[in-house]
Amino acid sequence: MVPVATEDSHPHSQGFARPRILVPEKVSPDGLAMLTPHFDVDNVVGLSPEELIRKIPLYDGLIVRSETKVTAAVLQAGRKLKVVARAGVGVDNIDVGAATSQGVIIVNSPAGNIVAAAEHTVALLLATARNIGRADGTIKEGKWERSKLVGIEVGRKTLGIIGLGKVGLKVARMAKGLGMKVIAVDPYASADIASQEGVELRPSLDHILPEVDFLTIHTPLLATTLDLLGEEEFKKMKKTARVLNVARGGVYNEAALLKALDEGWIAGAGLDVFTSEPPTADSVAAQLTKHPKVVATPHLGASTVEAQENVSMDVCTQVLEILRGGHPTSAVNAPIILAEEYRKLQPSVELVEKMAKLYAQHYVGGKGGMMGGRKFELIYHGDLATMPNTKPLFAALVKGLLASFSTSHVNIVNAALIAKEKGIIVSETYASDTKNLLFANMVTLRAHSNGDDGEPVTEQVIEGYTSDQRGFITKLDRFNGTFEPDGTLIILHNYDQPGKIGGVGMVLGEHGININSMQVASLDPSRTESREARKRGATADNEALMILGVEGTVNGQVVEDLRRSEGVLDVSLVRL
Ligand SMILES: NC(=O)c1ccc[n+]([C@@H]2O[C@H](COP(=O)([O-])OP(=O)(O)OC[C@H]3O[C@@H](n4cnc5c(N)ncnc54)[C@H](O)[C@@H]3O)[C@@H](O)[C@H]2O)c1
Ligand SMILES: O=C(O)[C@H](O)COP(=O)(O)O
Repeated sequence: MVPVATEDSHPHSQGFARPRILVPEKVSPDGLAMLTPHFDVDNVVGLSPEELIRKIPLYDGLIVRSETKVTAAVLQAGRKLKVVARAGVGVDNIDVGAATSQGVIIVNSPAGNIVAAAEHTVALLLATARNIGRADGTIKEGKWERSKLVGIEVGRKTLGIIGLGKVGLKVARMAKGLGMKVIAVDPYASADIASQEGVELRPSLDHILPEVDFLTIHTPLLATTLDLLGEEEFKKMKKTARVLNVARGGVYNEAALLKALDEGWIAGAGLDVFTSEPPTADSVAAQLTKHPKVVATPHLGASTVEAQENVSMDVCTQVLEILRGGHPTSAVNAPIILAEEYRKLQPSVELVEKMAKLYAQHYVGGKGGMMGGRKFELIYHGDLATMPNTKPLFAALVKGLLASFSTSHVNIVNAALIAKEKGIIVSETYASDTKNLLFANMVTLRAHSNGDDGEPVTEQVIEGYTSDQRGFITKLDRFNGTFEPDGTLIILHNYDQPGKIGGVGMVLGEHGININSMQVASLDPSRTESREARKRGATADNEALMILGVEGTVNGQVVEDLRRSEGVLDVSLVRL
């Protein structure tokens, strides 16, 4: 146990120069032992948020797990902080934005506890299959209730995995070892890797929910995964199905999960994570932990000797590096662009990131498509084609494509590695068409997928440019029209006919949504009208895109109501 220091007694109060590191949670001593020869390490567990804010001004480094909330207030109080290290994967307990604006580097251990989390998932899978929780509880109460505890076998049963990333893939392998059939949903997963693991990738939740005997989720907690499963989804499952959560509380809507268990829509749940940890007394999370159909553990997914040694060694190595002026290996918020290139490249970096986010939400998320296996081409025109270093643009593309699906923190150091991990193939082309360019800094993003004959097919094109530090989109697939990729956009593929705008405005008005910008993009004359438009008798000259910048809450019902509007072919919601 590292001795606890207090402000007045610590040798530092006499002005020693040794940097100080605060460790307010249980972190394996193996890693800390690397630091104590060089720094003063104070392992002080159980600090309240107020005590942490009082102590942090003395420290150069902070090492946490998931319990410590590293808020903007903590960071502002930590005037000397150079690094906050997360001894684990998830950084949702850290205000990364505040740290970045304060120049504090955040590092984590992206892979140190993956095996532990996967094994804990399988432990909960078997525990829910064989009623281990209730069996242990009743026998400890002196009961012997075998007939009430008959379980099911997992062999030949179907496991559904939402999120086939590092943990999800490990769980798939273990489940295959148990003789299970494994199906998965992950817009990002590489189809090749999935098939190598004997996992069947499906396009959406609806394609797995009615079929699974067990469902496990291994996604980060993001705006796109919060409440990913609610009452509607649970009602689509078998009444004998069990659900597991060793990812983050909140990906299953907890109130809906409680109702599903009470109503018998599903048979059980194995839960390791909750929206409040520890669950507050009156919370739904607390009711779930007490539910007879639930096997619950207190966020133990990474709590093994081996995993804690891994993550501790991983982050302490990085803390040592950073406090010695070196570079970390897993920086969560390292810059995507180096200071000296900032002014010249930043507008284009922002534009490319937004083009990528627009692509991911308009062409993948919005249509339940698959991202894995697509090939992307970034074409630089004008001044960009003469830039000595376009790495920040490549990194911005990868970051934008991933933003809606993962907490992987992309920067110029790790962009190529993360792209490879996610099966994102990117080629960069430097166009020489400087002569007839309308704008100095133009970028074209092309997405290709393999046609039936195996030849690459250009599926989608997005084009944009920057001017006066602002970015503009000028082409979205087959349509030409200029708009700024900012805020919340509703993109309607429609027939450009009288009354169209009024009809859309009425639907949005009924939902209390304000339109603050509108752009109509017309079909590029060089392109043919879409198949669905031809089927409905449209001609090229009346097929259009309406791009609306809106304010207000745009939920699934709004999108559905717009989709049902006369003359609307499709609708996508994009948040940039
Ligand atoms: N309980 C624990 O102690 C514990 C331990 C380790 C990790 N975790 C948590 O597990 C989660 C997964 O960790 P990881 O390292 O495997 O992350 P990862 O980034 O490697 O994988 C996440 C996967 O989810 C996919 N995904 C994102 N949004 C999706 C959606 N809407 N539908 C389907 N798939 C989607 C991504 O494409 C990605 O493949 C993280 O939240 C992490 O914090 C918990
Ligand atoms: O995101 C993670 O790494 C896990 O949730 C582990 O969290 P812990 O370090 O608090 O066990």
